[in-house]
Amino acid sequence: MKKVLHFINGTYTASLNEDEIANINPSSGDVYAHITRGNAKDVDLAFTAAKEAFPKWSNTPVQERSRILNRLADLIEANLEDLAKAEAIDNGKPLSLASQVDIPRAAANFRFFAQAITQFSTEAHESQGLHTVNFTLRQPHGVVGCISPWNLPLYLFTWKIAPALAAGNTVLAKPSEVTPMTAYLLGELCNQAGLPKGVLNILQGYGHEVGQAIIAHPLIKAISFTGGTTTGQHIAKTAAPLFKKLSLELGGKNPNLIFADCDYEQMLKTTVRSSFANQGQICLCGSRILVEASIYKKFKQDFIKQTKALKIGHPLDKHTQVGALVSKQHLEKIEAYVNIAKAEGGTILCGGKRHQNPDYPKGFYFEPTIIEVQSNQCRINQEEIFGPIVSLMPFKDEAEALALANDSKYGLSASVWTSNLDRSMRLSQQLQTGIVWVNTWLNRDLRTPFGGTKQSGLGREGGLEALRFFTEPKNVCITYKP
Ligand SMILES: NC(=O)c1ccc[n+]([C@@H]2O[C@H](COP(=O)([O-])OP(=O)(O)OC[C@H]3O[C@@H](n4cnc5c(N)ncnc54)[C@H](O)[C@@H]3O)[C@@H](O)[C@H]2O)c1
Ligand SMILES: O=C/C=C/C=C(\O)C(=O)O
Repeated sequence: MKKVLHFINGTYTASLNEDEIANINPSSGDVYAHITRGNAKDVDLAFTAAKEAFPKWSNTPVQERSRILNRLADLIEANLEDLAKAEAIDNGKPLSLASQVDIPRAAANFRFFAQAITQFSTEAHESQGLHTVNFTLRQPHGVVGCISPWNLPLYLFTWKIAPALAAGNTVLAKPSEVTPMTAYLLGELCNQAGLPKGVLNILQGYGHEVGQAIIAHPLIKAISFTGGTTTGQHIAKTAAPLFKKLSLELGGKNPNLIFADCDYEQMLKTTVRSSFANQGQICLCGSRILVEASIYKKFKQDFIKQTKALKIGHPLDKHTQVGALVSKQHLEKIEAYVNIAKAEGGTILCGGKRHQNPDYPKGFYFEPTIIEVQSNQCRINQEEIFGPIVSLMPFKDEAEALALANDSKYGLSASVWTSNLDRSMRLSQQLQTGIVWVNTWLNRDLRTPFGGTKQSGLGREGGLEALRFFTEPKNVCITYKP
């Protein structure tokens, strides 16, 4: 059976303690690989490799770093089919999604930052009349840590690694132990691309073991993390006394605000996607659907009809629109939320139960679920579920829609559906989220700041924000004799 190993100093290696974690295929429920179970000693080895690689990598001309990252993007594209299949099997997502979104985006992440670093510049401040000029150096930190979740495995893993490397850092990166496969495969491509040994080290294993050793390492200067809010709080507590720089992309409970004056067909189609794409396991999915009262009844009927028509199936079946949930534990969590909703008086409008796939009876399939709720205070509207469950409730006017949308401890994204420009501007100003989409969803330009407010995170990724995060500004002040 396949072994998923660390990639340290350019070489695949097993953990020093030889322990393993079972890697389960969510579409069949079977163990299909074994993951090496990393620990603090492996992190030390990787750190040493990264530290040794840093002086040369940080002094490699930007154009050369850029060329290597572009080669890595080319190699991801050349291996798209294999990587997409590996992602679909490891995660349970439809192969079509992995081929059209996840893997192309992983290549785009490297390509984008390969280009961005060649355009990166710093500020200068001339103190006129004082014979003084200040300019800013932006220097890489040294060794940094990148930790990513299971929902968009290679997509989010590379979204962190690419800017870290482009800026001249060396990296210890950890994918989720639930979906380690494509990160494992990336190691080989790094060697083929000519990335020097030790520049990127990929560590496998549990968060509380290998992840913990990365965040607690006193000499790792910055941590970029995407994952759950509770884990983010733990990382913040651990890293704060060590004065590490932190970027935290955490959970969401994102509202869709649907007004009667929107382009109805476009809204309906996109709302089905923003609810159930990737089985609802995207931090940006719109999980609280708020609809203006005058179109509530019609929307409810049409939305149920389109949701029921979604084809649930094996990830590798080309007709599949909804694949398997990522794990048994996650399936049980999703099921528990349906029971919580029922106990709180919610009405299950469709779905609400496991989907039995006769060919794969042990697979983790769940029906896309719509629940009508009476109050935004119910648990399914306040807690992140991160699966194929959305809630539905009406609002009477813009003020109520805004109040409901902002009534959340999370603040990642919101989607507003309206043809009224004034309203879209008013709401964009007042929604307490890091991202507002108007008449669209998950429409990404990699130059834009990406991240959340409140308990959805700290800091921003993307474009210059990411390059600033992965560099330390140093002001140089020079005076001269006139
Ligand atoms: N805001 C975003 O951009 C974004 C994107 C994707 C997912 N998410 C969030 O991620 C969550 C789902 O992912 P998950 O279940 O993999 O999250 P998680 O927090 O359990 O795990 C994320 C990563 O952190 C590691 N980890 C766990 N404990 C750790 C520790 N003590 N020290 C260091 N690393 C540790 C895990 O091994 C994994 O690699 C959801 O809450 C979702 O909203 C957020
Ligand atoms: O599940 C979370 C999705 C995160 C998406 C991004 O970080 C992105 O599109 O850059």
